[in-house]
Amino acid sequence: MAPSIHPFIDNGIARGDPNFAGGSLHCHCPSNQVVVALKSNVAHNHACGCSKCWKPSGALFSIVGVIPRENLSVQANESKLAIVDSSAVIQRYACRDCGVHLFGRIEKDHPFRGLDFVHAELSDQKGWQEPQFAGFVSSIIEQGFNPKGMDEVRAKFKSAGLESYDALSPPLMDLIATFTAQKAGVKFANL
Ligand SMILES: N[C@@H](CCC(=O)N[C@@H](CSCO)C(=O)NCC(=O)O)C(=O)O
Ligand SMILES: [Zn+2]
Ligand SMILES: [Zn+2]
Repeated sequence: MAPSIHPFIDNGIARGDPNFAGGSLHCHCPSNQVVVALKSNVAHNHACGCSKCWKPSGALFSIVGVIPRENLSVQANESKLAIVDSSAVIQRYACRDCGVHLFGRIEKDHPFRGLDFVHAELSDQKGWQEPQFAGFVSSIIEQGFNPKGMDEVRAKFKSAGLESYDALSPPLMDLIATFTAQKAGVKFANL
């Protein structure tokens, strides 16, 4: 059987609603769920194959997007949240009981500081931005995926209309590189 990329990609991607104004996320606990409110849609939503992003069970990829941190607030059971790896750039807050990551936050000086990473599939609402690309695709090999299956994985993304990259998309990589250059004192004309 073909590997599951992610349930939201395996059977065709549902388009989001450009006018969607946000909703709430909840963890997978049967009761006392952690609830997070998002006051806008997500942006730069993407499939991520890295080892750190939360994936639903059986999926090879996570789907993760960003939202301004001021648009995110924890509404219930915040005391169940704990940082998965405090040494990571993105501090991922997971539910201690079910393991789902409710949001990831960057505190250090970084081009994406101010944006929180979230999984819109934790919402019951429809309209969230659909995935725009697949990132960190080769990283699934680091987690044990047979490298011989990579052509099939990339072909699945292609047939779903998504480009595959082994880091983030070129515009996001350009943003990171611009930030790094500016930190080193480079001045760009007309930016
Ligand atoms: N091969 C590594 C890659 C991990 C990685 O760099 N992940 C990216 C993407 S996460 C969402 O797009 C990243 O920015 N990580 C920063 C962090 O996780 O703190 C692996 O698979 O582990
Ligand atoms: Zn939970
Ligand atoms: Zn990731």
